[in-house]
Amino acid sequence: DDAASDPSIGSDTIDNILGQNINQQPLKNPETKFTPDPKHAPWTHKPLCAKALDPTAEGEFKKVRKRFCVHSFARKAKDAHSAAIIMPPSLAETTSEFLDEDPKIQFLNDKQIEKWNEKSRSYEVVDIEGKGKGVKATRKIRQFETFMFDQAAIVVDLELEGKLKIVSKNTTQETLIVRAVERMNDSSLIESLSTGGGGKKKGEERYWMQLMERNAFGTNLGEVDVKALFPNAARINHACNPNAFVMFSPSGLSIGIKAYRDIEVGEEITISYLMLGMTSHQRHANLERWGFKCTCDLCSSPPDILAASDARRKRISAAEAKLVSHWQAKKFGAAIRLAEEVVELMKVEELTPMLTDEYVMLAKLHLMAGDRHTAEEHADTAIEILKNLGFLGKDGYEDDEGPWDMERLMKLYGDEMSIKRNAPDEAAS
Ligand SMILES: C[S@@+](CC[C@H](N)C(=O)[O-])C[C@H]1O[C@@H](n2cnc3c(N)ncnc32)[C@H](O)[C@@H]1O
Repeated sequence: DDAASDPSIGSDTIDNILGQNINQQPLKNPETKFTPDPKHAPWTHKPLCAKALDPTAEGEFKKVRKRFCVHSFARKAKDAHSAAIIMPPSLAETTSEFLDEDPKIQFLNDKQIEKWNEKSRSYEVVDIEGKGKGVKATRKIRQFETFMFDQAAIVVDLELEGKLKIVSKNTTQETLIVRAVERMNDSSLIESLSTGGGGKKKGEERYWMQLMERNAFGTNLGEVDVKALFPNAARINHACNPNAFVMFSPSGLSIGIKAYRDIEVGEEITISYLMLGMTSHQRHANLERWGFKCTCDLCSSPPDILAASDARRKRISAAEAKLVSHWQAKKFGAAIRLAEEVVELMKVEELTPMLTDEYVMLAKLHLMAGDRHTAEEHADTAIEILKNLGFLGKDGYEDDEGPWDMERLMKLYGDEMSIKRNAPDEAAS
């Protein structure tokens, strides 16, 4: 695609601009604040580029270099923060038409938008003991309400963290992020984010990489896996049994934060940084990336209660493999009993989003066993949960394709048995 041989019209190689290792430089050098230039539209600045290659490539592929550029974007809406897309130019181009999408329109229906006004704001960022800052509810938030919106501020193509290595002189992924932040007219929003207690301090090597790691969500824009920083949502702390979750718009560039349950005034708003359903040991290991020891209600419950929760979670994941083998052996009765047990375990563990897949499974199993009536009941339960969580669109049941029923649900889930879980933030991989 964006091989080095491409003419790089309208872009600068970062080498040409940098004479030194800027990791050590303070940010906000006023000289690096360029005046937006319409000739680079839709971007505000000439894209800044670096070249990367795959060090494991063989033969002629060794020479293939891909260009990754910082594409800066100023959003039009008042109060909307600016964005930087660090991707190959052709991919960045495809995001530009969505960068100005109104996040509210992505998640609220017409009636809800009409009722929405700034007074609807339901949260504030405050200091939370032992966690740095966090977000608390300033009014009662109703179960399943979408109460917070955000737009991506920095998006980094994960190829840069995977197999590709930047080979442009004096340039690292860190450099690209620094440049991205510098070009924002509201860079303070990003600069004020936290790397956590004991995290790197400004000026330290890889400070900005750590800031991204501790604050950004892993997600995808179409086919491209990215890390995306949503600066307002980045203030929300983790809980293993959270009261809220993140939903992405179809473009991946907007998010809505939705409540799993009622949240009272003064209550801290939390999301899970992890896939749901992990045992305490897995959670502990996976949270290392964020540099804190989890003291959420679940992790700090008495040993016997924690052990019982872990046992249920182990049983739930073990059941997945067993269900597959029952299914393959056409042992539908055994599979149904197992799936019913899993449903009960998930209810105790409050793993609501995971329940939908289990009910879909039960619907399929009953269909296979020839009991259409029971299958439809389970399908209805799955649809109800999916609708409440907002996974069936803004209006729930009704849309252009008509009401949701079992047939449509089965199509959505594919004909194959899918054990794919609906964790809202596979985000925090
Ligand atoms: C995405 S930020 C959340 C907002 C952050 N507390 C702040 O002050 O901006 C992630 C960081 O918050 C802290 N954090 C998040 N959840 C926590 C929790 N349950 N307990 C302690 N610290 C937590 C950790 O330092 C983590 O690296």
